[in-house]
Amino acid sequence: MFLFPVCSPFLTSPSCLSVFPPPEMKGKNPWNTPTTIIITVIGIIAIVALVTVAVLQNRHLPQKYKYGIVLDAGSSHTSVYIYKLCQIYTVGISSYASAPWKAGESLRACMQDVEQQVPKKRHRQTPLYLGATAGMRLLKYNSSMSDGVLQAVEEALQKFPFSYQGARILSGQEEGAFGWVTVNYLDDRLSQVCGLETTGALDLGGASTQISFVSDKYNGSESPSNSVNFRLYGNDYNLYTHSFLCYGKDQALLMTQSVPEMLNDPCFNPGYTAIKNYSKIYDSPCLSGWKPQKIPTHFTHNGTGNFQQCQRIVKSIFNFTHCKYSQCSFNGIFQPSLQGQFGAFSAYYFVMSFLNLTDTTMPLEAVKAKLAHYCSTPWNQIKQQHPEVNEKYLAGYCFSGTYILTLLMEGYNFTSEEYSNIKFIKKIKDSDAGWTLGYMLNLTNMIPAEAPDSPLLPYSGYVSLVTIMAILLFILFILCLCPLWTRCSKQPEIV
Ligand SMILES: O=P(O)(O)OP(=O)(O)OP(=O)(O)OC[C@H]1O[C@@H](n2cnc3c(O)ncnc32)[C@H](O)[C@@H]1O
Repeated sequence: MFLFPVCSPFLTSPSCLSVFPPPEMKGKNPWNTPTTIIITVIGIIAIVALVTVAVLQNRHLPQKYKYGIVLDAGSSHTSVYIYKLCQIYTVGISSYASAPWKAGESLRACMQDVEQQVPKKRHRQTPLYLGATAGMRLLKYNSSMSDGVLQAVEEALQKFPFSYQGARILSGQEEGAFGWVTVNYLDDRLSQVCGLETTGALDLGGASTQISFVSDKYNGSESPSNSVNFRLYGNDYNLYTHSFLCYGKDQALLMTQSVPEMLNDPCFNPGYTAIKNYSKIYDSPCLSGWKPQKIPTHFTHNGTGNFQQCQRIVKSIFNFTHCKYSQCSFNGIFQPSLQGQFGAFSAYYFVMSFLNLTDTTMPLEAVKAKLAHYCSTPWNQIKQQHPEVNEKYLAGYCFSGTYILTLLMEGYNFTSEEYSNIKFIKKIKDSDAGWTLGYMLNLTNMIPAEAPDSPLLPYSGYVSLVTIMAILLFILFILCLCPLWTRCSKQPEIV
């Protein structure tokens, strides 16, 4: 009669029995029995499998799209964004209204470049969008012209090997809202469980300007046309947004120049002089109805460089006289009280960074004094100091700086204290601030409405836990075999 050793509860009795060596096996190593070897191998495979699953299961899945292309067809130029940034300048597509086929042509060279930059094997899965902004919105006043340009652009883009998703004119509201999404997405403000306070977005283009922010005092009931609702990562946002068509810096400049006596222009440096075409000014839909009966074909534009006078003229293009709401910004447009921090990008940044005025902790009076000094600097001196800067931009910085300060302080009602809540930004984490990224994130559903089920543990914690469990399992397994091995290696008692 044999005395059987007590079996570990982790082993079921049949397998337990089978690992006990018969008495004649006395002196033999029990690890060498086929059953023991099989169980050991299975145990090791199970542990390896457990750890492998842990490593693979909880890893972030690769994104569906590796690349996405958005063409920002603005009033002043077109930019191509390949996810982050690849910018190639052409003229704004709206300037091809009289020869639409040229609009398609204008994109060809830059799109060929894009083709080189996106790996070939990714071409077919790469979505391609074209969004046109204020230049085309203005052209829409004559809809057949804007349709012709869009059609030409579509035909050109469809010839490329990407997944073409369409060309359309964004509404001002979309431009503002997607700019806000971009800024807050790049700043990681949307994916936070409790919803961090968001940053407002200020965008200054060539033909329009947008202001977008969340205000506790605005729920969309007053002036619903300024309200955009988002549900992002499980948080609800009620965004106030407004786009002022014609208040981009190029169109605003035309509006100040429409006044005939503006031939001597305080918004341009003293000594600046140029012969300009009046029709170029009055061709703009922003000045339709302003055209005097009799105007000369050309005028001589002389700079006189006086900031205070320039400020007065700039202010005259804003209408502050009527407001049917509880409060307005300008031109009778509702605006709730400003709230939180603001990111100001596009021309806000180009201009303020050139003027060395991006530091908003500088007292506003000091900012104005610096700008006044710039405006009064003779044109020749300005050109000498900045030979590398495009003259078209260089000549406009006095006007643009004055326009920016007037728009912010008088138009949007930023107080001197609130001015320091504005940050002039070009990029956030290497991506350009602007509407394009927000537009693509929205169209590719890359920002979920609901917060993804968050894992209980971070990835590294999860892997460590599974590894520890595997090791414990292995130790238990050994412990289970140990008594068996010890007893089996003893001489069995014969009763
Ligand atoms: O949104 P819309 O109004 O259609 O305009 P856009 O898309 O063409 O506008 P951008 O943000 O590209 O540019 C804004 C303005 O800044 C101007 N701009 C670009 N680079 C600049 C620079 O280095 N210095 C000064 N101005 C610049 C440009 O001519 C426009 O008038």
